[in-house]
Amino acid sequence: MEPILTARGLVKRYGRVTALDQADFDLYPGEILAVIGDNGAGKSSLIKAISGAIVPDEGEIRLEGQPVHFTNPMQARDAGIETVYQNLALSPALSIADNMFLGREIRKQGPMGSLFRMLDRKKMEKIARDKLSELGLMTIQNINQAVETLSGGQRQGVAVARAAAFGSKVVIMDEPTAALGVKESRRVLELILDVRSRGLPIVLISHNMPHVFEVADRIHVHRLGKRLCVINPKEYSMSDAVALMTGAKEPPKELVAA
Ligand SMILES: Nc1ncnc2c1ncn2[C@@H]1O[C@H](COP(=O)(O)OP(=O)(O)OP(=O)(O)O)[C@@H](O)[C@H]1O
Repeated sequence: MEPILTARGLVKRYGRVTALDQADFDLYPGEILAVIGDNGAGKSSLIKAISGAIVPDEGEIRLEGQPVHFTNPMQARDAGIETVYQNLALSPALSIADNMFLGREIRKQGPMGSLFRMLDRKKMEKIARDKLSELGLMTIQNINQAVETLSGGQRQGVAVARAAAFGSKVVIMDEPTAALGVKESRRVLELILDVRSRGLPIVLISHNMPHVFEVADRIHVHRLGKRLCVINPKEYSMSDAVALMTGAKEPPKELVAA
């Protein structure tokens, strides 16, 4: 099976700091790939490079085998890569439906839309409702409810539903459970599994080892700006993973990607 998204030799420098130092990355169709690493290891920089938020100084990114050169997040979104950022990037005062379509509003057909830029609210609300119910999020009663009235977990649900609705190829989630309570985290983990069951591969960046070990198919361990190794969570323990991440333990040779 060919990877859907790959990166080879990514380098990103910030002055004298090398955030990415020849980093490689592979995501396979239909999998949940967790990316773990110590603070400052370069996880966010890696994710930003593949989601168009930063432009790497060197290296190559391929989506479905074709080289891509994203210079902003919209280009990555247009190519089918959706990212749920840690800070969510939802607009609290706007409704659920408006948030789902933020930056890609549907206009009315004909001159009302093209000339007067009128939004097709009915259509957007219907799609938003359908997407939320597909993911079992219909406990949210009113699609016109402002996002600020939702709980943290429900907000995360809206962000995940948005990514799943529009991410046609890859969904990236940066610490989706970091700010959530136990019950809400559980719901978001279920959502992640739902998204995978719909065939979309997911990149999950998380410091939460129990969450990572619960849902990941493979774990990419990032250290000192590069991929150290990829481990199978069924063959390694959480303490092994932490030891690899922090440098307390070196990976077996066969695990170090060529
Ligand atoms: N915009 C920036 N300007 C300067 N240095 C930066 C910038 N972004 C990241 N860095 C540095 O690059 C290195 C890697 O940072 P990055 O945020 O990618 O790591 P991380 O693994 O995501 O860390 P954390 O788990 O703490 O979020 C760090 O030393 C960080 O200080």
